[in-house]
Formats: sequence, structure tokens, C-alpha cells
Amino acid sequence: MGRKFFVGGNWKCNGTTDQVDKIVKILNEGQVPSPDVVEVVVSPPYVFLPVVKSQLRPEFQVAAQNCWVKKGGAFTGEISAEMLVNLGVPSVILGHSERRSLLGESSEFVGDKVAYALAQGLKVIACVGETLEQRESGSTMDVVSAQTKAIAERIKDWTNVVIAYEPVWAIGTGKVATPAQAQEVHAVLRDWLKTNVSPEVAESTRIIYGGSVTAANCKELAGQPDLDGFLVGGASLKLEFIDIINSATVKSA
Ligand SMILES: O=C(CO)COP(=O)(O)O
Repeated sequence: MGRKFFVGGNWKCNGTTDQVDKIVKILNEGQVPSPDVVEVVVSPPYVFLPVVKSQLRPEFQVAAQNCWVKKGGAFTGEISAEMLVNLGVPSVILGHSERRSLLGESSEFVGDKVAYALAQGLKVIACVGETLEQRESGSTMDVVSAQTKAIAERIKDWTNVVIAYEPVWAIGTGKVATPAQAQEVHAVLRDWLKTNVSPEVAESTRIIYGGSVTAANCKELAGQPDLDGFLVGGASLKLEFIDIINSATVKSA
């Protein structure tokens, strides 16, 4: 079975109740391919998860943008994986570069979170990606491999993992990776999984791209053989997210 196209919308720390209503309306009214062709997951801030989950069309799912690294308790301000499960939130984004850089989340910490969230029954969108400095110094492949390794060392079952390759220099900058740049890294990540995990996991794990994805650039990116979808930031708050979901048809064409 092929890898189903995956489109995630990461709303980050954005939205008011009115804006959330508008975005949900756009999502619910948009013409999109069937769930056999594309999996759509939107990730509002925690406080909006229940309302979005209850109002969203049933074939779309919600994800949290983070969760705590272990069982809940005296961890002020944190949200545990158990709470997400309890609320019926099926997925979580972990290791986003904004959290790695602004909040100092190390690859080991992210790996621990991925393992804990999976063990609680959540699906995980695990983010990796290099900074501009790392790309310019030629260490992109080492960086993304090391970030992936920290996850691989802590988990056995990859069924519920999607890897999001998000080059930091492309996030929120309008500087999208070229299709060739994205494909090159996706192929290296798949090859890393093949060598270090298993050929089956390499073949079945979806590797999605994030960083300045728009309606204008998504089709060409979607045509790359090792690119299995997108994690969209800014454009996921707008009508063009529907066009990005529709780029799934590039694969099924
Ligand atoms: O970080 C991202 C998604 O997680 C990408 O953000 P932008 O699409 O706004 O560049």
C-alpha cells in the first residue's frame, strides 16, 4: 500500500474565537479529495482544540502542537499526553523548530516526548530541520539524521509517526525550499530509515515538508517522489489551505 498524502495545518499561537470560527467554516466548506486520497489534520492552540474538534468535518482530525514529556503532575503550564487522549485528540506535533530554538528543546528531549506520546496511543508528527547556518556549512544531512536518530533510539513502532522536514530558514520567511532541495533531504531521511530502522519502515513512513508552503508552490513540491505531504503554517489560516489539500491529487493523477 502506498503512503497516503498527509496535509497538516499548524496554526501556531494564532487565533481568536471569531477567527477560529472562520477557519473552521473554510475547512468545512472546502472541496477536497476523499479521505482515501488525503489525510488532513489541523492543529489549533490547546484552548481551541475542543471547539475545533467538535465543529470540524468528521474526515478531518485535530492535533495538539506539543505535549509534556511524561505523565502529568506538578508541571505548571504543561498539558499531558493523557489529557489529549482523554479529550479525544488523536495526534500531536512534537519537536517543532520554534520549540527547539526558542524553548531549548534538545533532540533527546524531543525523542523522549515522541516515545511517551506514542506509548499513550497518540499519533505523532515529529519535526526535524536545519538552520540556515547549518545548511550553509554543509551539515544539513548530519543535523536531520541526528534529530531522527534521537527518535529512532527511543521507539520501535513507526506506524503512528509522520516525519515533518521543516528547514528553519524556510519557516515563515517566504523562502520555500526548491522541489529539488526538499526531495534531496526527504530521500536522505528515507535512506536513513532504511539503513537504521528497516526497509519496511522507510517505505511506509510519510515524510512531509514544511516551510513557506503556499497554493502557488505546493503542486510542484507534491510531485517529488519522496515528499508525502505538507505541514503548513501561515497558509493554513487561509482559504488557500484548501488548494494545498488538493495538491494531493498530484500523487493520485
Ligand atoms: O512551521 C511551519 C509549520 O509547522 C511552517 O510555517 P510557514 O508555512 O508559515 O512557513
